[in-house]
Amino acid sequence: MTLELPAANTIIDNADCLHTEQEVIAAIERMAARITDAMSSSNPIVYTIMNGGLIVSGHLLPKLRFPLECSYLHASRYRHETSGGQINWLVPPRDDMKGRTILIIDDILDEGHTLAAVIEDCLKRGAKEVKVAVLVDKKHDRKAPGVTADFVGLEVEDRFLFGCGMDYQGYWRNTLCIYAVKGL
Ligand SMILES: O=P(O)(O)OC[C@H]1O[C@H](OP(=O)(O)OP(=O)(O)O)[C@H](O)[C@@H]1O
Ligand code: HPA
Repeated sequence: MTLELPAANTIIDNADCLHTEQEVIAAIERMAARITDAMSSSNPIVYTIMNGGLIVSGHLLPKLRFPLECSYLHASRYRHETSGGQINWLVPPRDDMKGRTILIIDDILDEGHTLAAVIEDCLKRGAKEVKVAVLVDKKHDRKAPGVTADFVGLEVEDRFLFGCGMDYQGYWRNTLCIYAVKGL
């Protein structure tokens, strides 16, 4: 979906900044330290969930100073809506996961259906264990049962967010600040 420039600019001009660039960078640094403590001897395959995980991974991966392999998958269920639907596996995982530790990186744990499906898929493919790192955990009581993240950067209120990988109507993934859409 392509917006006219004034409409795309209005989104960010009217949005509320919930976390500044400095806060996001500090959160990613804390996550990196915790992941390094817990996983530096696990020789993991680190999967970025596209598209949302792109910015978090770009900042987090260089701070993980231990041996790992990088990969990506694309599972999507929001398209350009503000509520999620069926999961679309646009790019499934391609690596041999048998007996491996997997670390999933994503921008947001919202209702958790995306992560539930990704974790289940990794385990079906033979992964030994699956750990999850998300920049944002949205606080509400609509989570899929049993879905939690092992490493969380920030807990954020129950509003529709964008920035740092998260999009609103396909736009504004390309900021480090985390915003909430005006009125949502
Ligand atoms: O916890 P959930 O409620 O399942 O939502 C979280 C997922 O939703 C977003 O992806 P989206 O479906 O928007 O795909 P995209 O990143 O390709 O836009 C986000 O990047 C997470 O992967
Ligand atoms: O709040 C959100 N913003 C953007 N993408 C999302 N995917 C799940 N929740 C969100």
